[in-house]
Amino acid sequence: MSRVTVLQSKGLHVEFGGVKAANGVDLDLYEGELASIIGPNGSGKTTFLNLCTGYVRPSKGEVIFAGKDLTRMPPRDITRLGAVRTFQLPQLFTEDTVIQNVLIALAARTGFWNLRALDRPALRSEAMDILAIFGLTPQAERHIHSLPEGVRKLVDIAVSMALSPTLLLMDEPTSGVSSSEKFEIMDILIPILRERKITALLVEHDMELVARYMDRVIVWNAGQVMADGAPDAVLRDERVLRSVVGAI
Ligand SMILES: Nc1ncnc2c1ncn2[C@@H]1O[C@H](COP(=O)(O)OP(=O)(O)OP(=O)(O)O)[C@@H](O)[C@H]1O
Repeated sequence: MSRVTVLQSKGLHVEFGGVKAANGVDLDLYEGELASIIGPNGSGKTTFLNLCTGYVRPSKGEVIFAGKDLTRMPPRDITRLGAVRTFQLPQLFTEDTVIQNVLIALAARTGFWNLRALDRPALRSEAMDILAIFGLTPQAERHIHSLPEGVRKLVDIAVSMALSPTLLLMDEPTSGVSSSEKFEIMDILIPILRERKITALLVEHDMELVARYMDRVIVWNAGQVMADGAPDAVLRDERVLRSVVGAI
Protein backbone atom coordinates (compact mmCIF):
# COMPACT_ATOMS: atom_id res chain seq x y z
CA MET A 1 0.00 0.00 0.00
CA SER A 2 1.42 3.39 -0.92
CA ARG A 3 1.90 5.93 1.83
CA VAL A 4 0.36 9.37 1.69
CA THR A 5 2.85 12.18 2.26
CA VAL A 6 1.54 14.74 4.73
CA LEU A 7 4.55 17.02 5.08
CA GLN A 8 7.58 17.40 2.91
CA SER A 9 10.62 19.50 3.73
CA LYS A 10 13.07 20.09 0.91
CA GLY A 11 16.62 21.39 1.35
CA LEU A 12 15.87 23.51 4.42
CA HIS A 13 18.65 25.81 5.55
CA VAL A 14 18.79 28.36 8.32
CA GLU A 15 21.71 29.80 10.20
CA PHE A 16 21.88 31.79 13.44
CA GLY A 17 25.11 33.74 13.96
CA GLY A 18 27.18 31.15 12.09
CA VAL A 19 25.39 28.14 13.65
CA LYS A 20 23.75 25.97 11.00
CA ALA A 21 20.52 25.07 12.82
CA ALA A 22 19.15 23.51 9.60
CA ASN A 23 21.73 22.39 7.09
CA GLY A 24 19.83 20.86 4.17
CA VAL A 25 16.92 19.05 5.79
CA ASP A 26 14.96 16.73 3.48
CA LEU A 27 12.22 14.90 5.30
CA ASP A 28 8.83 13.40 4.43
CA LEU A 29 6.19 12.59 7.03
CA TYR A 30 3.42 10.15 6.17
CA GLU A 31 -0.24 10.01 7.07
CA GLY A 32 -0.94 8.50 10.48
CA GLU A 33 2.65 7.84 11.48
CA LEU A 34 3.95 8.69 14.93
CA ALA A 35 7.51 9.92 14.63
CA SER A 36 9.99 11.33 17.07
CA ILE A 37 12.95 13.64 16.58
CA ILE A 38 15.84 12.92 18.91
CA GLY A 39 19.30 14.47 19.00
CA PRO A 40 21.83 16.31 21.11
CA ASN A 41 21.08 19.72 22.62
CA GLY A 42 21.39 22.47 20.04
CA SER A 43 21.25 20.11 17.05
CA GLY A 44 18.26 21.93 15.53
CA LYS A 45 15.23 19.86 16.59
CA THR A 46 13.11 22.79 17.74
CA THR A 47 14.30 24.83 14.77
CA PHE A 48 12.81 22.19 12.46
CA LEU A 49 9.42 22.54 14.19
CA ASN A 50 9.77 26.33 13.93
CA LEU A 51 10.54 26.08 10.20
CA CYS A 52 7.48 23.88 9.65
CA THR A 53 5.12 26.16 11.54
CA GLY A 54 6.12 29.61 10.34
CA TYR A 55 8.05 30.76 13.43
CA VAL A 56 11.36 30.71 11.53
CA ARG A 57 11.84 31.36 7.81
CA PRO A 58 14.43 29.28 5.99
CA SER A 59 17.18 30.99 4.02
CA LYS A 60 16.82 28.19 1.44
CA GLY A 61 14.39 25.34 0.87
CA GLU A 62 10.67 24.84 1.36
CA VAL A 63 8.04 23.05 3.39
CA ILE A 64 5.00 21.59 1.67
CA PHE A 65 1.96 20.59 3.72
CA ALA A 66 -1.41 19.50 2.35
CA GLY A 67 -0.20 20.50 -1.12
CA LYS A 68 0.59 24.07 -0.01
CA ASP A 69 3.93 25.80 0.39
CA LEU A 70 4.10 26.88 4.04
CA THR A 71 7.46 28.53 3.79
CA ARG A 72 6.26 32.13 3.83
CA MET A 73 2.97 31.63 5.68
CA PRO A 74 2.33 33.10 9.13
CA PRO A 75 1.86 30.59 11.98
CA ARG A 76 -1.89 31.17 12.39
CA ASP A 77 -2.59 30.32 8.71
CA ILE A 78 -0.52 27.14 9.05
CA THR A 79 -2.51 26.16 12.15
CA ARG A 80 -5.77 26.68 10.26
CA LEU A 81 -4.52 24.39 7.50
CA GLY A 82 -4.23 21.65 10.15
CA ALA A 83 -0.54 21.67 11.13
CA VAL A 84 -0.79 22.38 14.85
CA ARG A 85 2.16 23.06 17.14
CA THR A 86 2.69 22.67 20.87
CA PHE A 87 5.58 24.23 22.76
CA GLN A 88 7.87 23.01 25.50
CA LEU A 89 6.06 25.34 27.90
CA PRO A 90 2.26 25.01 27.61
CA GLN A 91 0.80 28.05 25.85
CA LEU A 92 -2.34 28.40 27.95
CA PHE A 93 -4.30 31.33 29.36
CA THR A 94 -3.35 30.70 32.97
CA GLU A 95 -5.97 33.00 34.52
CA ASP A 96 -8.75 31.21 32.63
CA THR A 97 -10.31 27.82 33.27
CA VAL A 98 -9.62 24.59 31.43
CA ILE A 99 -12.87 24.75 29.47
CA GLN A 100 -12.33 28.41 28.57
CA ASN A 101 -8.96 27.49 27.06
CA VAL A 102 -10.53 24.74 24.95
CA LEU A 103 -13.41 27.04 23.93
CA ILE A 104 -10.98 29.72 22.75
CA ALA A 105 -9.13 27.14 20.62
CA LEU A 106 -12.40 25.85 19.15
CA ALA A 107 -13.54 29.36 18.31
CA ALA A 108 -10.12 30.27 16.88
CA ARG A 109 -10.30 27.42 14.34
CA THR A 110 -12.41 29.54 12.03
CA GLY A 111 -10.40 32.71 12.53
CA PHE A 112 -13.63 34.72 12.83
CA TRP A 113 -14.93 34.90 16.35
CA ASN A 114 -15.78 37.18 19.21
CA LEU A 115 -16.22 36.58 22.93
CA ARG A 116 -19.96 35.88 22.50
CA ALA A 117 -19.11 32.82 20.41
CA LEU A 118 -17.69 31.26 23.57
CA ASP A 119 -21.19 31.15 25.16
CA ARG A 120 -22.71 29.08 22.35
CA PRO A 121 -24.08 25.78 23.79
CA ALA A 122 -22.89 23.79 20.75
CA LEU A 123 -19.33 25.01 21.23
CA ARG A 124 -19.46 24.29 24.96
CA SER A 125 -20.69 20.78 24.33
CA GLU A 126 -17.89 20.20 21.80
CA ALA A 127 -15.37 21.46 24.37
CA MET A 128 -16.77 19.12 27.03
CA ASP A 129 -16.51 16.20 24.57
CA ILE A 130 -12.81 16.97 24.04
CA LEU A 131 -12.19 17.20 27.78
CA ALA A 132 -13.96 13.85 28.28
CA ILE A 133 -11.66 12.17 25.73
CA PHE A 134 -8.66 13.32 27.78
CA GLY A 135 -10.26 12.40 31.13
CA LEU A 136 -10.32 16.10 32.04
CA THR A 137 -14.05 16.50 32.76
CA PRO A 138 -13.51 16.92 36.53
CA GLN A 139 -11.00 19.73 35.87
CA ALA A 140 -13.23 21.68 33.43
CA GLU A 141 -13.86 24.62 35.76
CA ARG A 142 -10.40 24.67 37.37
CA HIS A 143 -8.11 27.60 36.62
CA ILE A 144 -4.95 26.67 34.72
CA HIS A 145 -2.66 28.26 37.33
CA SER A 146 -4.08 25.94 40.01
CA LEU A 147 -3.28 22.73 38.12
CA PRO A 148 -0.29 20.44 38.59
CA GLU A 149 2.20 20.43 35.70
CA GLY A 150 1.14 16.99 34.40
CA VAL A 151 -2.51 18.05 34.10
CA ARG A 152 -1.48 21.34 32.51
CA LYS A 153 0.47 19.40 29.85
CA LEU A 154 -2.61 17.29 29.15
CA VAL A 155 -4.79 20.41 28.86
CA ASP A 156 -2.27 21.85 26.40
CA ILE A 157 -2.60 18.71 24.28
CA ALA A 158 -6.42 18.82 24.52
CA VAL A 159 -6.32 22.45 23.34
CA SER A 160 -4.16 21.46 20.36
CA MET A 161 -6.69 18.74 19.52
CA ALA A 162 -9.47 21.36 19.57
CA LEU A 163 -7.72 22.95 16.59
CA SER A 164 -8.53 19.80 14.51
CA PRO A 165 -4.98 18.89 13.49
CA THR A 166 -4.08 16.49 10.75
CA LEU A 167 -0.43 17.02 11.72
CA LEU A 168 0.62 17.59 15.31
CA LEU A 169 4.13 18.92 15.97
CA MET A 170 4.98 18.68 19.64
CA ASP A 171 8.06 20.00 21.38
CA GLU A 172 8.77 17.70 24.34
CA PRO A 173 5.12 17.16 25.28
CA THR A 174 6.01 15.41 28.54
CA SER A 175 9.05 17.37 29.71
CA GLY A 176 9.05 18.45 33.35
CA VAL A 177 6.72 15.73 34.62
CA SER A 178 7.51 12.53 36.50
CA SER A 179 8.33 9.35 34.63
CA SER A 180 5.04 7.70 35.58
CA GLU A 181 3.05 10.79 34.54
CA LYS A 182 4.85 10.79 31.17
CA PHE A 183 3.52 7.33 30.43
CA GLU A 184 0.05 8.24 31.70
CA ILE A 185 -0.04 11.19 29.27
CA MET A 186 1.20 9.06 26.37
CA ASP A 187 -1.28 6.26 27.18
CA ILE A 188 -4.07 8.80 26.73
CA LEU A 189 -2.61 10.61 23.71
CA ILE A 190 -1.42 7.75 21.50
CA PRO A 191 -4.80 5.95 21.06
CA ILE A 192 -6.41 9.31 20.18
CA LEU A 193 -3.78 9.99 17.51
CA ARG A 194 -4.16 6.46 16.10
CA GLU A 195 -7.95 6.58 16.06
CA ARG A 196 -7.99 9.95 14.26
CA LYS A 197 -5.10 9.02 11.94
CA ILE A 198 -3.27 12.17 13.00
CA THR A 199 0.37 12.33 11.95
CA ALA A 200 2.53 13.33 14.89
CA LEU A 201 6.11 14.52 15.18
CA LEU A 202 7.43 14.77 18.73
CA VAL A 203 10.73 16.21 19.84
CA GLU A 204 11.65 13.89 22.65
CA HIS A 205 14.57 13.19 24.98
CA ASP A 206 13.16 10.10 26.72
CA MET A 207 14.38 7.06 24.78
CA GLU A 208 12.13 4.65 26.68
CA LEU A 209 9.13 6.66 25.62
CA VAL A 210 10.35 6.77 22.01
CA ALA A 211 10.93 3.01 21.94
CA ARG A 212 7.56 2.26 23.47
CA TYR A 213 5.24 4.48 21.44
CA MET A 214 6.82 5.65 18.17
CA ASP A 215 6.70 4.10 14.68
CA ARG A 216 9.73 6.05 13.53
CA VAL A 217 12.74 7.82 15.00
CA ILE A 218 14.54 10.60 13.18
CA VAL A 219 17.94 11.47 14.60
CA TRP A 220 19.19 15.03 14.31
CA ASN A 221 22.81 16.09 14.38
CA ALA A 222 24.22 19.54 13.57
CA GLY A 223 21.13 20.65 11.65
CA GLN A 224 20.87 17.44 9.62
CA VAL A 225 19.11 14.09 9.71
CA MET A 226 21.78 11.51 10.62
CA ALA A 227 19.55 8.43 10.99
CA ASP A 228 15.92 7.62 10.30
CA GLY A 229 13.94 4.42 10.77
CA ALA A 230 12.08 2.13 13.14
CA PRO A 231 12.99 2.60 16.83
CA ASP A 232 14.33 -0.92 17.38
CA ALA A 233 16.88 -0.46 14.57
CA VAL A 234 17.77 3.21 15.08
CA LEU A 235 18.15 3.03 18.85
CA ARG A 236 20.65 0.20 18.44
CA ASP A 237 22.75 1.98 15.82
CA GLU A 238 26.18 2.62 17.33
CA ARG A 239 26.54 6.03 15.67
CA VAL A 240 23.25 7.09 17.21
CA LEU A 241 24.18 5.71 20.61
CA ARG A 242 27.44 7.64 20.53
CA SER A 243 25.97 10.95 19.44
CA VAL A 244 22.61 10.96 21.19
CA VAL A 245 22.18 8.44 23.88
CA GLY A 246 25.76 8.65 25.15
CA ALA A 247 25.58 4.99 26.06
CA ILE A 248 28.93 3.95 24.54
N1 LIG B 1 15.76 32.20 17.14
C1 LIG B 1 17.05 31.89 17.32
N2 LIG B 1 17.99 32.85 17.36
C2 LIG B 1 19.30 32.55 17.51
N3 LIG B 1 19.77 31.31 17.61
C3 LIG B 1 18.89 30.31 17.58
C4 LIG B 1 17.49 30.54 17.42
N4 LIG B 1 16.84 29.34 17.41
C5 LIG B 1 17.79 28.42 17.56
N5 LIG B 1 19.02 28.98 17.66
C6 LIG B 1 20.29 28.27 17.77
O1 LIG B 1 20.26 27.22 16.81
C7 LIG B 1 20.82 26.03 17.36
C8 LIG B 1 19.76 24.93 17.33
O2 LIG B 1 18.77 25.23 18.32
P1 LIG B 1 17.50 24.33 18.58
O3 LIG B 1 16.75 24.95 19.72
O4 LIG B 1 16.78 24.12 17.32
O5 LIG B 1 18.17 22.97 19.06
P2 LIG B 1 17.50 21.73 19.78
O6 LIG B 1 18.08 20.52 19.14
O7 LIG B 1 16.03 21.87 19.80
O8 LIG B 1 18.10 21.88 21.26
P3 LIG B 1 17.50 21.42 22.70
O9 LIG B 1 17.49 19.92 22.72
O10 LIG B 1 18.49 21.99 23.66
O11 LIG B 1 16.13 22.04 22.84
C9 LIG B 1 21.31 26.38 18.75
O12 LIG B 1 22.67 26.71 18.65
C10 LIG B 1 20.47 27.59 19.12
O13 LIG B 1 21.13 28.41 20.06
